[in-house]
Amino acid sequence: MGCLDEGNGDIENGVSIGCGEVGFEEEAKPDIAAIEEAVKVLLLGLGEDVNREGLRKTPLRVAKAFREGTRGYRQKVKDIVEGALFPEAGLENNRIGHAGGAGGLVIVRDLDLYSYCESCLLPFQIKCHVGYVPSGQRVVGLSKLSRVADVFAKRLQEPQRLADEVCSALYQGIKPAGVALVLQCTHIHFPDIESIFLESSQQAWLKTLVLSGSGIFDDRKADVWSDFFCLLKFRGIEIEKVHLRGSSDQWWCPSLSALSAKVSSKTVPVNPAMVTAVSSILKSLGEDSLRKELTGTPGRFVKWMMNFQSIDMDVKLNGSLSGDTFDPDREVNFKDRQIHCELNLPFWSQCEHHILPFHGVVHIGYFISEGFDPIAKSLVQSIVHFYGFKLQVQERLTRQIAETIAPLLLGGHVIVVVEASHTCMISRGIEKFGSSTATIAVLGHFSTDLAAKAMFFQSVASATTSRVQ
Ligand SMILES: Nc1nc2c(ncn2[C@@H]2O[C@H](COP(=O)(O)OP(=O)(O)OP(=O)(O)O)[C@@H](O)[C@H]2O)c(=O)[nH]1
Ligand SMILES: [Zn+2]
Repeated sequence: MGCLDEGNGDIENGVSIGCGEVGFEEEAKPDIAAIEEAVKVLLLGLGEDVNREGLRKTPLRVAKAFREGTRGYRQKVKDIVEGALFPEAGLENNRIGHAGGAGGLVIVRDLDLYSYCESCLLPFQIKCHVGYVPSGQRVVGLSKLSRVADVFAKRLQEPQRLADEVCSALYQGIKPAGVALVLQCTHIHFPDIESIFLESSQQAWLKTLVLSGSGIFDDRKADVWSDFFCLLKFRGIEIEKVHLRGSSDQWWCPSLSALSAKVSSKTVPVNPAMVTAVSSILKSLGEDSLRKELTGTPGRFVKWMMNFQSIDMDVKLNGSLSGDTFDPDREVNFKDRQIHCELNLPFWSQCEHHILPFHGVVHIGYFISEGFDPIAKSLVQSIVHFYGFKLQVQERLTRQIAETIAPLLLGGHVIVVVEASHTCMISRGIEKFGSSTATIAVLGHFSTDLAAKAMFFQSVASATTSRVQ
């Protein structure tokens, strides 16, 4: 499956809608079971204990997430649009201009969507702006524009194809004078475990913008596109200023970039059982794993996952820690205490419940006394990466960072704040776009010294407001 029949004039793309899908319909159960088995192979390949408490339900959760994230394969555009078209009189023939159901542009802006990247199987975020020019004195219910866009987003996708498929389905479904789509897409950057210790300022997100137009929007220079862009400008979206994707930017997914290919050629070969497991997941989702865009996807997904195995980093970190430990009997002079802060240290991690990335920054505060240098920032960043590159939960990550830093400090007084966006909270399930999670671990004096804590929070606040999101 995968590609759509909509483009050929048939807007029924195959199978029936599996609504809700909370308790799966009977026919989905073998597929769910097959995905669960495949996920167990992946967890074993990472060296994980599939029976440990945090992972026991992970295979089922991942199966549910994949199923939910590809529900568009089981939905029909026709069901959504049919019955949602209603008459709205346009201007009389002898009047000049366009309005109502005859030629007046309608756009719905800022629709938040999520899709799965067909190159690496990670979710990517979409801000979708969709417009159409009615004809035949009929308009469509506004929500349907979003629902149709979601049918195609909930598949394995690539930005331009997604835009073209939504555009073409709406054009055929509504039969308007024209349809236009602008998608602003954001993909998480792959951390490169080898170089991340040398280069901590890796860009966290990759962005691209794509357009698609049908009917009177076929011509990119048509005046109606300028109207569309002006209406976007009211929302602060300036198309002229964003980098429009051209044919030279073939790779929008970081897993396809030349750098990523270079790095992966140096790393250990991927485990073939894991690659086979991912291919079987694609099949269970109803995808054709031989489709040319998907041929390397299982291998790329496994490479991403292997970042979170992190065996080599153990050695690296232990080596660094042993030389730096302070004498535990010496105490901080709390009278003229000073707080040293390391703020906005980036991290990448993988949620152990859904095997989806969570990403953000860590802030660390501790006391320093005269005569003692702060811990080297590179060591603190290594500790953060060490605990990040695992199957994790944010609370544990926060505590582990605090517990590892504490023995390096006089008296072990430390405060750690982790701020993160969880893909599992945004791209699936509850879909809380823009939500973020903050966690705190406080050891030693920081739990009672409210003034010290306040000073630390003040530093975080100042650094956060200046942070570029
Ligand atoms: N405490 C904590 N929970 C997390 C973290 N990452 C993901 N979760 C949550 O783990 C929970 C797993 O819940 P389940 O009900 O077993 O799984 P689910 O059916 O996929 O849950 P929904 O996300 O509500 O759809 C969800 O509430 C997630 O939001 C984390 O770092 N810390
Ligand atoms: Zn990708």
